[in-house]
Amino acid sequence: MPTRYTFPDNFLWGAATAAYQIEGSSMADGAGESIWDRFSHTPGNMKDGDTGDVACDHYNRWREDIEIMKRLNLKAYRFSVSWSRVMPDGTGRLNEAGLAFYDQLIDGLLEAGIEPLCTLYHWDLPAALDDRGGWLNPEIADWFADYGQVLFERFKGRVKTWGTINEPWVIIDGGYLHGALAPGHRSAFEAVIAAHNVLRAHGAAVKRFREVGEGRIGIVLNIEPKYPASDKPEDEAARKRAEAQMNRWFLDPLMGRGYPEELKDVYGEAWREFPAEDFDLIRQPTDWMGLNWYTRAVPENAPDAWPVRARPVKQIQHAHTETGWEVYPPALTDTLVWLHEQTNGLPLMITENGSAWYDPPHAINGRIHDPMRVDYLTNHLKAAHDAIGRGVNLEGYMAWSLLDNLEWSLGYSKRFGITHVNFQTQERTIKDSGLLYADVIRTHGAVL
Ligand SMILES: N=[N+]=NCCCCNC(=O)[C@@H]1[C@H]2[C@H](O)[C@@H](O)[C@H](O)[C@@H](CO)[C@@H]12
Repeated sequence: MPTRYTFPDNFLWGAATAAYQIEGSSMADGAGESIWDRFSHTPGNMKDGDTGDVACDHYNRWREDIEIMKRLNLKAYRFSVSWSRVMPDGTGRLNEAGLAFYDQLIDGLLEAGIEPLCTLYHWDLPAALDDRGGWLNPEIADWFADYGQVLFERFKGRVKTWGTINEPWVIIDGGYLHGALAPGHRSAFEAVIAAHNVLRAHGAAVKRFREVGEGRIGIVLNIEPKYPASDKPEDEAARKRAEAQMNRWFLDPLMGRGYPEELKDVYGEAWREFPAEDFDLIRQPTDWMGLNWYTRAVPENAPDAWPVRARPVKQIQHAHTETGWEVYPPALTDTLVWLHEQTNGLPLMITENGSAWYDPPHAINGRIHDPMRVDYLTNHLKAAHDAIGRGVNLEGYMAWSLLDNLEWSLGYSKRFGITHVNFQTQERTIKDSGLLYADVIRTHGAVL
C-alpha cells in the first residue's frame, strides 16, 4: 500500500509573499522611500533594469488576489508590511493611508476565512533609517520595536501570528557581505555588526510584543542543510564553516547558545565580541519558528571562496531549478528533524517553499502547465509529511509564492508563483501547480 500523505485537519495551508515583491505603488499615498526603491533604481543592480514600482500591482488588486486565495482553498496568507508605507521616516509620524491599506487587506482576509500571518520586516528598510546607519546603528533595535508596536496595536485581535524578521542570513549575506541585495554593502566588518543588530532588533520587538501585543510571535530563518562532499577532513571543515555561517549564525544566539565558534575562523579580524546583555535580549523566548526551505548544499573546501572558504559541488544527478538550486526533497525532512531538535520542539511552520521554473509570459488557452513545479510541490509536501511522521511539531506550510513576483535583483526573470502573472496585462492565471495545491488542501493531502 502506498503511504497516505494525510495531514492533520488543522494543518495551516497557505501561501506567502512580501511587500516589495508584489505591491507596487511603493511611494504612493504618503509612503516613504525604502532601500529597495533606491537599490532597484540604481543602474546595474537589477536584471533587465526591473524595479518594484508596479510589481504585481497588489496595492490596487488585493481584492482580486484574495479571490485567487479562495480559489486555492488557502487557510492562511503570509504577507509582509512595508515599514516605510506606514512610517515614512521609519520613526515618528504615521501614514494613515498606509495603515489603512493593511487594515483593508487584513479585514478582507478575515472575511474570506483566511488567517493573516504578518511579517514585520521582509528586507525593505525605510531609506531614511539607512541614512542614519540602518542595521549598522544600534538604535535600530528601538526603531524596530517602536514600529512593531504600531502594528501590534493596530492589528490586535485580527492578526494572531506574527513574524519579526524574514531571513536574517540573506539580509546580511546579500545586503552587507556580497552586496547583491539592498543596501549593497561589501564588508565583513559591517556584516558582523549588522547581523548582531538584526538579532537585537528581533529581541526588542519580542519584548515589546509581550508588553502590548496579542497572539504568537516568532522569527523566520532560511536553513540550507550542508551535506559532506567527501570524507576528506578539509571538506568536513568546510561543511562545518558553511553550516555555521548560514544555518547557525542566527539560530544559535536565538536559542541562547551564543554565536558558533566557527565564525571567528570565517570572519577573522572582522569578528568581534559583544556584551553579554545583548544575548539576553536576543534569546527572548518565542512561540514558533518559521523555516524558509528551498534546497540543500554539498560544500567542498575552497580557500578562494571568501569568506567561508567553501563552495557547493553541483549534484548533476538531480534536477536544478531556474535559480540553480538542486531539487532534493529528502533534505527537507532532514532539516525539519534537525530544527525540531535544535529548538527543543518549538512549533514550526514552513513559511516558504517553492521553485522557479520557466513559464511562458502569458497563459495559453487559459492554462499554465508547470509540471516541474507540480513535481517539486508534490515531493516536498511528501517530505514535510515524513517529518511529521518522525515527530516534528510542524503546524503549517506556506507555498512560495502566491504570485509570480519581483525576485529581488533577478527582477521578473524568475517565476516562483503557483499563480501566473502576465506582467504586461497584470492578468492572473492559477497554474497547474496551484490547481494541485487547492486539491491537496481540500483533501488534507490525500491526493498526494
Ligand atoms: N546560497 N544560497 N542559496 C540558497 C539560499 C536561499 C536564499 N534565498 C531565499 O531563501 C529567498 C527567500 C525570500 O524570503 C523570498 O523573498 C525570495 O523571493 C525567495 C526566493 O529566492 C527566497
